[in-house]
Amino acid sequence: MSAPLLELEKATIRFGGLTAVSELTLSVVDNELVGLIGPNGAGKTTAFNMITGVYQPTSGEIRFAGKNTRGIKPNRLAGFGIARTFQNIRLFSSMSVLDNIRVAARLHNGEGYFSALWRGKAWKNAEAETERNAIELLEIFDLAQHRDELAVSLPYGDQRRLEIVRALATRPKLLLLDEPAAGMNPSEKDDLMRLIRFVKERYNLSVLLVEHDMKVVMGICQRIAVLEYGIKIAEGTPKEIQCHPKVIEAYLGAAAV
Ligand SMILES: Nc1ncnc2c1ncn2[C@@H]1O[C@H](COP(=O)(O)OP(=O)(O)OP(=O)(O)O)[C@@H](O)[C@H]1O
Repeated sequence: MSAPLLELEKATIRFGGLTAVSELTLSVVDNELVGLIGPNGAGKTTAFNMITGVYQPTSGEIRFAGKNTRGIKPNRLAGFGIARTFQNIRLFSSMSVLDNIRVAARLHNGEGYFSALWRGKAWKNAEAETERNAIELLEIFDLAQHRDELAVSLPYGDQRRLEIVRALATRPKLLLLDEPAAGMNPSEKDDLMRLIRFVKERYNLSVLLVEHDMKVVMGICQRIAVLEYGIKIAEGTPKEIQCHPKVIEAYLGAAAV
């Protein structure tokens, strides 16, 4: 097995008296798709917020590509290759679909004010590359025909997929997906599963997926970690997780047996 791209070692975060994530040890290797599941309030989004630098762990360590991320700001971590989507859609609603992607890619490229003003050859090359990349992603996600429409005018499922496209436009190594199937209908969910698998291979991504839909999680994850009250209670393959007594008791319920 290759060295982990992402490693959490006893990562803990406390908010006042509440330990939202407690001594979480978890790793994701190159090109691996790992699920992070658990009941509401278990600490999944908080774990994402620690990985992306939004929160600093109270104790423990998080490493990305072997480097301790402590104290590194979210925008710099994004530059190192960590991208995420959010539980609640956060598109620029008054921008077109294509502009949403362009903005994300430009921020990632670190385009400065003067280079944008000057618009030299390097700027033009980077711009053309951004455009090609954005259009390829829109085609993969079947959104190319909507490229000039306002993001807000897209149906809900398309907006969710656009969020993933926007994250991918930053050319990440690690993609964190926070409930990407929320609110999707069954055929959109099937499509989403196919797309996540496809882009993982196409761009050689590692993916950490938070998702409540068990069909999606069990269908695409290679490995799954389960949180309850901030504590990892189980980790294993989808098959192992489905029949893990602690997981059934805490989360999946009798229906899963
Ligand atoms: N900034 C904060 N300040 C105080 N408490 C917080 C903060 N962020 C999260 N929490 C608390 O940490 C716990 C874990 O929340 P978190 O949102 O990570 O859960 P989750 O597993 O993502 O839940 P869900 O599935 O409902 O999204 C909750 O009790 C939450 O209220």
